[in-house]
Amino acid sequence: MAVAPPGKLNVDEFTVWGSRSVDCFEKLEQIGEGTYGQVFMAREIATGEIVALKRIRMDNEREGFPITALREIKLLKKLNHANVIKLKEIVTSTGSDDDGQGNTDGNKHRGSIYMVFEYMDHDLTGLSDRPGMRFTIPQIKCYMKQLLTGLHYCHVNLVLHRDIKGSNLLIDNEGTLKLADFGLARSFSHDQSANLTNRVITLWYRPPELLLGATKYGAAVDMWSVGCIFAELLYGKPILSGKTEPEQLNKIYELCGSPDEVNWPGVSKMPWYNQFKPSRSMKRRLREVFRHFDRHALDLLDKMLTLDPSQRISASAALSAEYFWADPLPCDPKSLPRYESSHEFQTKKKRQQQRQNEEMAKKHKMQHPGQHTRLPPIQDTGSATRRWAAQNHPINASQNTTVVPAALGHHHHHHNSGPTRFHHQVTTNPNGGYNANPNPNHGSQAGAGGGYNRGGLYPQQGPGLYTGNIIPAAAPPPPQMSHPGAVAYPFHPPNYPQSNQLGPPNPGSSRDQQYGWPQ
Ligand SMILES: Nc1ncnc2c1ncn2[C@@H]1O[C@H](COP(=O)(O)OP(=O)(O)OP(=O)(O)O)[C@@H](O)[C@H]1O
Repeated sequence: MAVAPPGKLNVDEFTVWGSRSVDCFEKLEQIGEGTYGQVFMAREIATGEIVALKRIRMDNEREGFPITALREIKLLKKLNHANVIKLKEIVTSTGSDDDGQGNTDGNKHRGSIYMVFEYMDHDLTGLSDRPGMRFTIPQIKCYMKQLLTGLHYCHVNLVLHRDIKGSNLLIDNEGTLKLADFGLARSFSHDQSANLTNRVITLWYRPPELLLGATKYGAAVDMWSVGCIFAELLYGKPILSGKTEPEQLNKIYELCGSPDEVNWPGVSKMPWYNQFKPSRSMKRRLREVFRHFDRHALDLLDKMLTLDPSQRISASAALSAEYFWADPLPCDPKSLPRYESSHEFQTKKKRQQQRQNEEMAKKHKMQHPGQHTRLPPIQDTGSATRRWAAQNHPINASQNTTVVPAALGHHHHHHNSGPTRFHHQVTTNPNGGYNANPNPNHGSQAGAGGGYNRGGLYPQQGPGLYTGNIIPAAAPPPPQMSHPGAVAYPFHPPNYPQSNQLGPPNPGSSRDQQYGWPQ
């Protein structure tokens, strides 16, 4: 460490976290709305550096500083890897906060705490929701490789992420992908002796063991989510989009087969197995449904979406999968096209605006059938700060307008990755790897059909300290499969245009429903 001249201590090295005010930053625009509060793009006034400010919501003063934020800060301070978001600093405000557009939040005299992160141009959901966006195969491989590398690093450092989903995978214009949002993350031990809550991971990405009530689990929970993301990247839209926990399990069974003692030894002892036992066994259809996927991709996906967590592939084994070593190879992140910034929050807003416009146009047409029906486009005047951001953003205005979707012929075959296989960039605790058996059990069972036993509502929370009304008192009865053999997974080419989905629901898992110490 360089020694600063007397009286001129190096501020970067000696700043005490939390000692600086948020006034050191100018908020430019809101880029995210999370359970914690808002996320803003901001500029550090002294240096001009662009950062992301995540405001920690302190709605319930009596409960003090949110435990999820404490966990996120503690874990992120410990993690240091190119594929994990970097927490730079914590800053505070003493009065009511404005949102960068001059609106204050009525948080008078309470003050706020902000986490300062390196700024990332996109999240994966925002990026893939861009109209006409299609990822190339080398691009998908590149993102998957980085996702697995970051996750492998977390797992060897005994950190479970527990909320892997597109909006938590941030991507910058250098093509680097980083894992973000460690608000549900926690440390774990290999012996899986601790009781953990099973109300984690956004429903669409939640593995069967959590849906069946497991409270002892490990890194395999994150790998299921990675499998869902992988399939989503190849398929073009989410593959398991249940609205309730029972429906989610049913969708998993329809695709991956129903669990039994053959394909998942011990499953019948899972806390909620009996409530959700399908009345007839269902056979695994993953290879049939996604038969048009590339052979190596399908092999890897099969191993990720393995029902039995002890047989599910680990991040390190996945990185060695043939998929990443077969042509076309993963591209170099730096060779990826640069896109105008896209966060899920903004793409959602744009879609809402577009829908409103369409509704207005429809109404207008009905009211004035004879008239010219085209309405003038709604002007997006943008705030002064947004204009500033556009002009001063690392990618200048002209680049901003030349969005080059990968589909327009940019195939980045990167053939010089050398003879050696990928080296996982693990910088600490290198001996902390965990076992995983990459051999999936395909779990096929004779006969079609299924559906849940009609036997009651989703079970109450297992051990864990969520004392609030996590589970709706009157959850809808589990859906019956009306056409068990005819689950529609029409094949679409990679990156089938996104539907108008507004993102996955997160019943039961999210921090808005936490009332205690999540385990
Ligand atoms: N460092 C960053 N750079 C750019 N955008 C970011 C950054 N961190 C977060 N965002 C944006 O803000 C969104 C919400 O952030 P984050 O997930 O950390 O908040 P949260 O309150 O935990 O949200 P959730 O309730 O959805 O889990 C992200 O999806 C992303 O679009």
